[in-house]
This record gives sequence, structure tokens and C-alpha cells, in this order.
Amino acid sequence: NSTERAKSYNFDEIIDRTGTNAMNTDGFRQYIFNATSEMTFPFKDEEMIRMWIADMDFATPPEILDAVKQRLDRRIMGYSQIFDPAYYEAVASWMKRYYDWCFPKEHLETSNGIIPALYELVEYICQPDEKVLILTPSYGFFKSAADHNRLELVCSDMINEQGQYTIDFKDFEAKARHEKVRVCIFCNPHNPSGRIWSTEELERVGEICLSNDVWIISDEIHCDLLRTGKTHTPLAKLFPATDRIITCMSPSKTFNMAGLMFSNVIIPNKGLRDIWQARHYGFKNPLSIAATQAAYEHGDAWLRQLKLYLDGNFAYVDEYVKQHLPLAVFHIPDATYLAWIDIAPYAPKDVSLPLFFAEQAGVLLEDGGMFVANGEGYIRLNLACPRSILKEGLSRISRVLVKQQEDMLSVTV
Ligand SMILES: Cc1ncc(COP(=O)(O)O)c(C/N=C2\CONC2=O)c1O
Repeated sequence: NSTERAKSYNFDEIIDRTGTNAMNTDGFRQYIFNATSEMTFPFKDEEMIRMWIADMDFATPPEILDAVKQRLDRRIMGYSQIFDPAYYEAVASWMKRYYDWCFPKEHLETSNGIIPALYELVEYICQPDEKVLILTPSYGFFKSAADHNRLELVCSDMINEQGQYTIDFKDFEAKARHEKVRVCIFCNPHNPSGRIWSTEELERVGEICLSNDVWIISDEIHCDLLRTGKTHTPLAKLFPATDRIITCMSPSKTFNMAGLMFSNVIIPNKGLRDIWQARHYGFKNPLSIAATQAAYEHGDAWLRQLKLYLDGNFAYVDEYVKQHLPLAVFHIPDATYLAWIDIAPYAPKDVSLPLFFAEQAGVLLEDGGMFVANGEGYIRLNLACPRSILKEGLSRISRVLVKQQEDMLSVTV
């Protein structure tokens, strides 16, 4: 409509995040290097190109910030729950418009983020001697959800053929069959590979788990962040007859509002929902409620433009890698804003890649070693940043890798 056409958002704007308690600028020493703030690098913090943690260097949409300001103007920030039916209507409308999926209002719970929801759901579903099944490589907090609950983690390594990941269903089924495997934390779309699972793959995962009495927590946090033209299918949509699939979704990734710590957890199973309602701390941040509702009511135009901008960033990376790092393996992912690149032919051996790039290139990134297993030789780059920053980051990365390769060749000659 005319207001959508009129509104254009500036994704090239460079926004100063220093002094805002941002993990992205101030938390990398502890998170990536398990080091204190005394750890030093040849580059100043503000000189670092930050491509690690998955939040964006784009302003949170003005429609969302306006909603938060409007709530602030009510001037009292007291204990809050969700009483206004408009919240569910906003979420339900979004799911219908984008995924042609609907679920009953009473299935909708909320959490202060998906990670805490994973911790709680795993605890509520599993007995102390039971196990948690994941696909690897995996987002590290899936492992933490098992560790946090002192439960054994079972990993099913995905098959990687020239950078194209598929599920090893023979292995997955053998592990799902194990009598003590009780829950699968399933990432749909998948972080770090960026895969959107096909309907056939989703059906096989569901059938294997459900026929082996394995619950599924389908973590779909990245589901709005698709390459233009791609579509997402919620796993639960394919299995309307079961109540053993819990769906976790959130605007936090989509609209760069992870700091507001608010996500939707759709729990169809009455018994599990009763436990959640009895055990989960239910009060909510009123600013997060307002922001989430506004995201789903007014976020369409911003998201459409974000996706086009990310398409451009991915196209740039694709071209750049082909030209400057021809031995690397990279495919533009179906979803997420994360580039998962196999740089093994260039990478220095037996060193920490995050430390190598931080010290040699002034680039902060995560490597396959941070994704539980099955990620050797890979780096993951957060592309949700202005293109000028992306260009500088890629230039620094390729410069140090090409030099590294030249040094290796000079030694072997
Ligand atoms: C699959 C997945 N689930 C959950 C979360 C976090 O959810 P929250 O608790 O914030 O609601 C993330 C964020 N992924 C990140 C965050 O930094 N690096 C990543 O790969 C994620 O990728």
C-alpha cells in the first residue's frame, strides 16, 4: 500500500552500540574466548568487525520502537501478564499470513527467550535418566539444554556433501529408537547451515520421532528470515493429529529485539502445558509484550526490505568468495542471516580460528568448534550488518587467509 511504498528503511546506517551493554560489542572476550576484559588484541574493540553473535547491527524497526514508547507513555511499569486478546490475534494473524498455520489460543505460552524455554521443556519432558537428541552441527545452546538438566546428549551428524547438508536418516532413526531418547530439539530452519527442511524431510523427522515416543521441540526462531522466494513450513503443521510437537518462535531474530527477551512457545499437550503453567515464572515485561505485538502487527514492510538487503549481502559474499577464496565452499543459505563457509583449504591448522581472525584480521566470528560437532573447518559469519561493514570484514578475512596459504606454500616448497 502507499504507506509501505513510501517507507524505506536505512540498512546502510552505521549505529554506535558502545556503552549499551551489548554482548556484540562488549561480551566477546567472555563468550568466544572464555577470557576476562583484560584480554588484549592488536585491534581496538571499536576497530573490530563484529560477525559473531546473532543479533543485527540494524536499528530495530521504528514501528516496534514506537509501540514501546507508547507503552512507556502510560508511565507505570507494573506486574504484567497478557490479558489483551490483541496479542494472540497479532501472533495468530502472522502465522496464518506467512505460514498458513493456526493453533488454538490456549496452546500459546510465552517465555523470556527460547533458550530458557528449551531448558524448561527438556526438564519437564525428560526423566533424569533420559536423553536429548540433536542434529549436528548444532546451535550450542541445544547442548546446554541437555547439560543444564544433567541429561545425556545424543548427536546425529548430518551428511555434508560439498557443503550441502542433509539428515542421515539411518543414523537419526537408530538414535531415536534408543529407549532412553525422549526428546529431539529440532532446528527448523537450521542454524548454522541455514537449511530449510523440505516437506519430505520434515515428515520423516516427525514420523521417526513420534513412532519412537520421542517428543519434538521445533525451534523455528529463524523462520521469518528466508531468502526472498523461499517458504517455511512449521513442523507441527504437518502433524495436526499429534500433541507431542512443541513449537518455539519469536520476533527476536526477525526484528532485532533479542534484548527484549520474549518468545512464543506453542504447547499442544495439556499435561505438559499444565506443568509449564505450574512451574514457569509467568509475569512478563510489558515493553516486550508491546514490542512483540507491534512486530507482528506492523513488521511486514520492514521485513520485506530487510530480506532484500540480506539477499544483497549474501550475493556479495557468494561473488566475493568465488573470486578471492575459490577453494572455500559456500552456498547461499535458504534462511537465517548467517553465512556458513568451509575455509578448510586456507585455514591454519591446529589453531583457534576465532582467535586467529581476532588477532590477525580484527574480525570477530564463530567457527565450527562452537557448534557442538561436525563443523570442522567452518566459520560462521553474521551478515546482518551494513554492506560497508561486510565488505571490510570479508576483505580482512580473505587477506589473512590468502597470506596464510602463501606462508604454508612457501614452507612446503
Ligand atoms: C536456533 C536458535 N534458538 C534459540 C536462539 C536464542 O533464542 P533466545 O533465547 O534469544 O530467544 C538462537 C539464537 N542464536 C544465536 C544467538 O547468537 N548466536 C546464535 O547463533 C538460535 O539460533
